[in-house]
Amino acid sequence: MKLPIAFIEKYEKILGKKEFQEFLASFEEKPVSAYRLNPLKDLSVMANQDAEAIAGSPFGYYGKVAGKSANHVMGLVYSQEPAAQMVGAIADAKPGLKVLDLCAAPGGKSTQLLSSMDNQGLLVSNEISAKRSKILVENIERFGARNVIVLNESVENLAKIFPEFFDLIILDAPCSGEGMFRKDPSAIQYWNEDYPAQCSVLQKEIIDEAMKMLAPSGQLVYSTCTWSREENEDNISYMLEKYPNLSLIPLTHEFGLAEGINMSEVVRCWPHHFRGEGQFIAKLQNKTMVAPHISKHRLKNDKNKGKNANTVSSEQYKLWETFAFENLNIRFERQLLQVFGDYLYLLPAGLPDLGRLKIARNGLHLGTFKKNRFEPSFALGLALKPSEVKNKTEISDEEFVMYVAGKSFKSSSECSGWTQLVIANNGLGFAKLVNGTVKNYFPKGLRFKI
Ligand SMILES: C[S@@+](CC[C@H](N)C(=O)[O-])C[C@H]1O[C@@H](n2cnc3c(N)ncnc32)[C@H](O)[C@@H]1O
Repeated sequence: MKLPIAFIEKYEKILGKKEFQEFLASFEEKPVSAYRLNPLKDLSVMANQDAEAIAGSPFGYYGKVAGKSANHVMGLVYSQEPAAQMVGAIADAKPGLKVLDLCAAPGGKSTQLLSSMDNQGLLVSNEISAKRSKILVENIERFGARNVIVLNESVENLAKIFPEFFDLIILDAPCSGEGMFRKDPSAIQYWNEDYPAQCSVLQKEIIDEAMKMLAPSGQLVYSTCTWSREENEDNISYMLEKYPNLSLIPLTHEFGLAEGINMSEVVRCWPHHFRGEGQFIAKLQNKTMVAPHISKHRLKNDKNKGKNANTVSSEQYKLWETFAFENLNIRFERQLLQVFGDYLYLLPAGLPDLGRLKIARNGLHLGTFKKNRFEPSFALGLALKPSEVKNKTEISDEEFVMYVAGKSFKSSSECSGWTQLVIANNGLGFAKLVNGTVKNYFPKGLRFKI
C-alpha cells in the first residue's frame, strides 16, 4: 500500500524504528472483517455457527455477513470491524439511560448501544448529513429497537434543545481517518500533513457543544478512527483543561488495546497490536453531582401538555386500536403515540419537546392512516416479536427470495388479513393474506434480487 511520505515520517518518529516496521508491515495484511449479533432478536438460528468471538466485544465475532441474507435483512447481524466495536463496548450503555450518539451514521455505534439498552431508556441518534441520516434510519429500523429517535441536525441546534440532558454521550468524531487506510485506501487521497490539525479544530467545536448536553454525573466517550495525536490525546487535554469538572475514567489495556501517547487512561487500537483497524477511545466522567433540572426540558409526552398538531385524534386512535385489537398481543400507551401527516409513530418515553429540530425517524413508525383503515409499517413488522403478533406466516428460503424481490406467493393458510412474515422466530414485516396469496408489502426502495 502506498502511504504518504509525511505520514510515514510522522509515525516513524512517534513509534520508533523497530515498532514502526511492524506498523508498516500491518498495511500489507488484509483488513479484518467482523460483525455483531443483535440480542434484541431471536438468535437461535445463529447458535450452531462456530465463529470466533471478539474478546472485549459482547456479541462481536470475526467473519463476514452477507448483506442479502435473511439474517441481515431482519437485523440479526450488523457488519462492523473489531476496533470500532470497542467504542460501544467501552461506552457500555445501560437500560434506562438517556444516551446521545452525536455523529451516528451509518449506525455502528448506535446499534451497538441499543444492544445493551434492552429497549429501556432513550437513544437520540444524530447525523448532520441528510443523505447519511437515511442510511442510519434503515440500519436502526432493521435492528428493531423501540427506544430510539433519529435526528438530522447540527450539534449547535441539538445543544439548544438538550441542555445537561444526557447521561451518556458518544462523540465518534469526523476525523482524518488514518485508521481506515487499510480498509478503504481511497481515504489516503484526502490526507495531507495539515489535515489532522484541521480536523482537530472541528472536533473541538463539536466537543464544546457536546459538553453543553452532558448531564451532571454523566459520561462522555470520545473516539476517532485515526492515530494522530492532534485529534486524540491533544483533544482530551483540551477538554480536561477547559472543563475542570471532567476526569478521565481509566480504561484497561487488554485484548491488544494499547495506552495513549503520554496518556495511560485512554486506549488506542494499533493494527500491529490489535486484530482490527485503527481507533482511539477515551471515557470521561462529569464529576458535577447536582441533579439534572427536569423542569428545563418540556417533555414531549407530558400528560399536562395541551393538545398539539401531532396528537392522535379520536378517529385515528379508533382505527389504530381496531388494528391493534385484531392483530397484536401488545398495547402501547396512547400518550406515546403521535401523528405526522398520516403517519403514526410510537415515541420513546422521556423525550423533550424537539422544537424545530429536523427529525429523520420519529421513534418507531407504526403505520399509516388510509381512508377508514390503518396499514401497519414494515418497521413495525420488523420490530415486533412474533409472540406479540396474532397471525404469523413462516416462510421458506425460496419464499424469502421471492418476497424481497417484490413478488407475491401462494400460501396454504386459509386466513385473510394482516400476517407477520416470520423466519426462525424473527419478523420480516407485515404482509396481507388474500384468498390464499401472500401480497407483497416489502418496501419498494429496499427490494433486491438474489
Ligand atoms: C466517524 S463517522 C461516524 C461513524 C458512526 N458513529 C458509526 O459508528 O457508524 C463521523 C460522522 O460525523 C459526521 N460529521 C461530519 N461533520 C460533522 C459536524 N460538523 N458535526 C457533526 N457531525 C459531523 C459525518 O457525517 C459522519 O457521519
